[in-house]
Amino acid sequence: MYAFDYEDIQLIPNMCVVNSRSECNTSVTLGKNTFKMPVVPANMATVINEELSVMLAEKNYFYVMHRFDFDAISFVKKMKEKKLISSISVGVKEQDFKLINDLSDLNLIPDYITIDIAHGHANSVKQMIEHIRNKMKDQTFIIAGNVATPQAVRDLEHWGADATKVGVGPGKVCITKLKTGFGTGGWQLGAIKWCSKAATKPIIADGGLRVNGDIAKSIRFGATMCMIGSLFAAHEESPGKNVTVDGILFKEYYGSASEYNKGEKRYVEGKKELIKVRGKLIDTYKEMEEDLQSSISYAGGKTLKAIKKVDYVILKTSNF
Ligand SMILES: NC(=O)C1=CN([C@@H]2O[C@H](COP(=O)(O)OP(=O)(O)OC[C@H]3O[C@@H](n4cnc5c(N)ncnc54)[C@H](OP(=O)(O)O)[C@@H]3O)[C@@H](O)[C@H]2O)C=CC1
Ligand SMILES: Nc1nc2c(ncn2[C@@H]2O[C@H](COP(=O)(O)O)[C@@H](O)[C@H]2O)c(=O)[nH]1
Repeated sequence: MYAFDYEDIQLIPNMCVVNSRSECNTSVTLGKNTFKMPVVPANMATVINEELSVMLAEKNYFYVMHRFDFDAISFVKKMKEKKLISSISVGVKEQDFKLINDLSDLNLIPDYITIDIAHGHANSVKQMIEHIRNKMKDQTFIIAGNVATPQAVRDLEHWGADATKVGVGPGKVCITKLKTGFGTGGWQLGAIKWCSKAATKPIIADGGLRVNGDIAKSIRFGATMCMIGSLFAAHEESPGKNVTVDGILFKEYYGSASEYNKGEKRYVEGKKELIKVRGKLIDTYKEMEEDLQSSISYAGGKTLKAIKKVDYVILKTSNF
C-alpha cells in the first residue's frame, strides 16, 4: 500500500532534449481517438454541459457529458450530425439499461460511454458492461468506475471495461471520507500507483488534482488521462450558478452526490463550494498545455511517454 498524495511527491528532471517547450507534444490516445491533452473535465452538472461538450469536441479535447436530468439520445444524435465525438455517462438503474436499449435501437452508438457510480466495484457495473457489450459490441469504448483497488481494476477489465476510473473520495467537494471512513482521499496518487500495477488497460485518475503539476504526477504514477472537477469548474462559461460576494464573481461547484444535485437529502456524499471565476476555459486549457509541455521537457523527452519513467522524491516536509 502506498499512502502518499500529490503534494508529497516531486518529480526529478532529466537532461533536456528540446530547444523550445513548444516542441513537446501533450497528445494522448484513448480508444480510437487522439486528444490534445490527457485531461477531461469531470462529468458533473456544474462542470460540463452540452455547449462545453461541443466546444471541447470541436477543439479535439476529450469530454464526458454528465448524466443528470439530461436527454442523452438527442445529445448523441446532435453530436453525430455535427460529426463530433459523442461521449456520455450512464448509471446502473433501470432507466440506464433502457437508455442503452434505445440508443442501440436508434443506431446511435456513442463513441464513449462512462459508467459513473460511486462504488464501481459492483455487480451492477458488471451487468451494465455486459448489457452495453451485448447491445453495442465493440463499437463503443467503455470507461467504468469509480474504484480504489487493484482487484477492482482487474475485475472491471475482466468484465469488459476498456478503461477504469480510479478515485473514491479524493474530490474537492467530496465528503465520502468523512461520512463513510472509506476511500482514497488523502492518498489518491498512491492509489493510482497501486491500481496501475494491476491495470492492462488505461486508467483515468479521477479527483484530487489541485494544480497543473498534478497532471504530470498522475501520468508518472500510471494514469493515461486525468478527470478534473474543481480546476475546470469556475470559468465564465461554466454551468455552475454565478454568485457575487463583495463584488467578486464566484461559481457554484457541487458534488454529484450532494443534496443540490440529487434534489434530496438521501445518501449524501457531496457538498457545495464557491470557487472564484478564473476567466475563460480555453485560457486554462492553454496554460495547462504549456505547463505540461514544460513537464515533458523537464522529464527529458518530447512526449508524455518521457514522464512515465522519471525518478521522484518523497518530500520530508509532507505529512506522509
Ligand atoms: N468518485 C467518488 O468518490 C464519488 C462519486 N460520486 C458521484 O456521485 C454521483 C452519484 O453516485 P451514486 O450514488 O453511485 O449514483 P446513483 O445514485 O445513480 O446510484 C447508483 C446505484 O448504486 C447504488 N449505490 C450507490 N452507492 C452505493 C454503495 N456505496 N453501495 C451499494 N450500492 C450503492 C444506488 O442505490 P442506493 O442509492 O439505493 O444505495 C443505485 O442503485 C455519481 O456521479 C458518482 O460518480 C459519489 C460518491 C463518491
Ligand atoms: N465523494 C464524492 N465525489 C464526487 C462527488 N461529485 C463528484 N465527485 C468526484 O470528484 C471528482 C472531481 O474532483 P476534483 O478534486 O477534481 O474536484 C469527480 O470527477 C468525481 O469523481 C460527490 O458528490 N461525492
